[in-house]
Amino acid sequence: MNDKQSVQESFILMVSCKGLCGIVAAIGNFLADRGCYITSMSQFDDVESDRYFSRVTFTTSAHHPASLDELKDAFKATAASFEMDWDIYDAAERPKVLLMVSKFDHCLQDLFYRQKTGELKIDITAVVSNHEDLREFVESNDVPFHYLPVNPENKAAQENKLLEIVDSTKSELVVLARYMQILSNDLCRKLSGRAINIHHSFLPGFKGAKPYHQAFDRGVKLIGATAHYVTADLDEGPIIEQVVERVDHAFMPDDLVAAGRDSERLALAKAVRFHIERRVFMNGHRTVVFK
Ligand SMILES: Nc1nc2c(c(=O)[nH]1)N[C@@H](CN(C=O)c1ccc(C(=O)N[C@@H](CCC(=O)O)C(=O)O)cc1)CN2
Repeated sequence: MNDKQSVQESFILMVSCKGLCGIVAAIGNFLADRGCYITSMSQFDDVESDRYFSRVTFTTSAHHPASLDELKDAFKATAASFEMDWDIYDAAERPKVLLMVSKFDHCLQDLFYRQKTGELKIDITAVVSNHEDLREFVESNDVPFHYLPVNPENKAAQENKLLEIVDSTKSELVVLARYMQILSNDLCRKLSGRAINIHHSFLPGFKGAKPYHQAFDRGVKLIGATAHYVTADLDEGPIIEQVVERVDHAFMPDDLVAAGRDSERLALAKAVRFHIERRVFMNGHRTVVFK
């Protein structure tokens, strides 16, 4: 019997697999047999892809203490019986996140602020930039700043240096917080599912580096921002979060840029939070997000 009062640790189980009868019972029995208490359970059955997705948060108890490794080892058999893609995470862990930026600082500063206030429970391991503009801000926050200017001749070498920094800092997530260089196909493959970009338009909409000018020319009444996983197809990655804002005829391009900053900050911060709280599943070229 799990005594909720003597809670040990909190964990998050993520599961995706072919939709089959008995999945929920199998997960429930696995946890109950170990005296674990389910604190939340979200699930989605995608009939189109015949994929089942579930996020379960649970606690262990003092009567049945279990480490993350013990739980993962024990779950292997259940997972194999349903050919699950799965993982279990310690809910108290602070994921290591590397940030990338070019010149625009609003998203970067917002992430630093949310980390500082405790809203975003991450460790910012480093900032990589192709410009020096934000070195002072980053270093004033005691975070390493890596200046990696990119041109067609040195792009591959600079991307290798980026990967070395990702590996040496044990960063599990890379966030492109208005990083304005296109990552190569090879780098996108190596960062698949762990690189999030903020695109400064409401996709599908205005792709590329200057969406606000396109929005002005088109005379839109709504603008927005899209946070998505980075893929080799520019601005086509699976969408995690979008934010929109109403505008009108009086907005000039610079007004749209200014209005768009809020949407970008919010969309990116929410997408990063959803990812590190293990709420986002890849589902083909789409995502399932348990909010
Ligand atoms: N492989 C990918 N790399 C990047 C993506 C992506 O979706 N896949 N998103 C961009 C961010 N971005 C829009 O959100 C974007 C950035 C830059 C450009 C662009 O045309 N850049 C020019 C150079 C511009 C400059 O130096 O200021 C270029 O690279 O030739 C388009 C879209 C981040 N990377």
